[in-house]
Amino acid sequence: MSIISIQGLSKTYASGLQALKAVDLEIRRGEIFALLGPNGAGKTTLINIVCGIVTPSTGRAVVDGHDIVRDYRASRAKIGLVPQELHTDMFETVWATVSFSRGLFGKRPDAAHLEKVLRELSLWEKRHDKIMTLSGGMKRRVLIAKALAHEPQVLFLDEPTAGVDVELRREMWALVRRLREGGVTVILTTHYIDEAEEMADRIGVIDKGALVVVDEKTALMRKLGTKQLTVHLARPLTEIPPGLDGWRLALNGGGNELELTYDAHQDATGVPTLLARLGELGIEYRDLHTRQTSLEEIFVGLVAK
Ligand SMILES: Nc1ncnc2c1ncn2[C@@H]1O[C@H](COP(=O)(O)OP(=O)(O)OP(=O)(O)O)[C@@H](O)[C@H]1O
Repeated sequence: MSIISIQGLSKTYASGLQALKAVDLEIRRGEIFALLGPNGAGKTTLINIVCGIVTPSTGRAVVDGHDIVRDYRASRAKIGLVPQELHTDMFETVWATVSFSRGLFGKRPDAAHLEKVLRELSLWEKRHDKIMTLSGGMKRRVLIAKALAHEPQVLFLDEPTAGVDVELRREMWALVRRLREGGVTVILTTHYIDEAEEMADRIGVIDKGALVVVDEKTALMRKLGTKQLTVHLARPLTEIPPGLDGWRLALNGGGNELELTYDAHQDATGVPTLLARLGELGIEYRDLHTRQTSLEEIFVGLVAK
């Protein structure tokens, strides 16, 4: 059952630029969904529409049963939004800013909930500190604490780990997993393919305002992924011999490596017959090496034009 249902959502800005083109997307309750796309693809526009910050030109979106336009307050209360940067609140204490965020959604004060959130984010000891005195990593955590203060069902994270160090990145990932275990649906945008590969249950790729693919991460990698076999030759070749027509081959490494691209999920991968054929042609090799296409290559293939 979907927690967010998006149908035919388009956005044309006043400038005439069409940032989103008839996007249909269902977000499942409890999943981690990664929205991948190059700069300017429309990721932030999509998030901002669902969060009620930008109005859609056409189409509709429903969050946990509440229409984002007609039923704005109820739908917005279901959502926590973690923006990329902290713009305000620098002179406030951590506790004051997080309490205020909860109040914005008309929720009654709940010190126990806020304590749980702050402890979860290792901010409890810092609750009386002014935000301006915190490190960059802690400021990021304050953004997450603010977004979680009103107990949202859905958390949007816009580029959660852009510019953070490796340690904080791992902490963020662990936190996102814990949130999911607690029943929160997480939607994150990222430029980092390895982040999507590591975190997401499903991946949506957006390019020039259109969703070009939405699938389970593992299915995406299985369907679109190919494998490469590199044959390290005993003696270099100057060209691919005519006797090897019909295989998807490339000659690399100054003629020392013959690379076969194949679909590892087909029964007839072509690997055994290629090796047999090399033997028939008297082409000797020293070593063999295979590798799987990464999500990065799949992504580049989808958005390259
Ligand atoms: N308020 C606006 N008025 C006009 N055009 C806008 C506005 N906001 C965004 N755009 C344009 O809409 C397109 C999509 O922008 P958006 O910020 O949604 O992309 P994005 O995928 O989030 O990019 P990034 O990864 O760089 O954050 C871009 O071409 C952008 O310049």
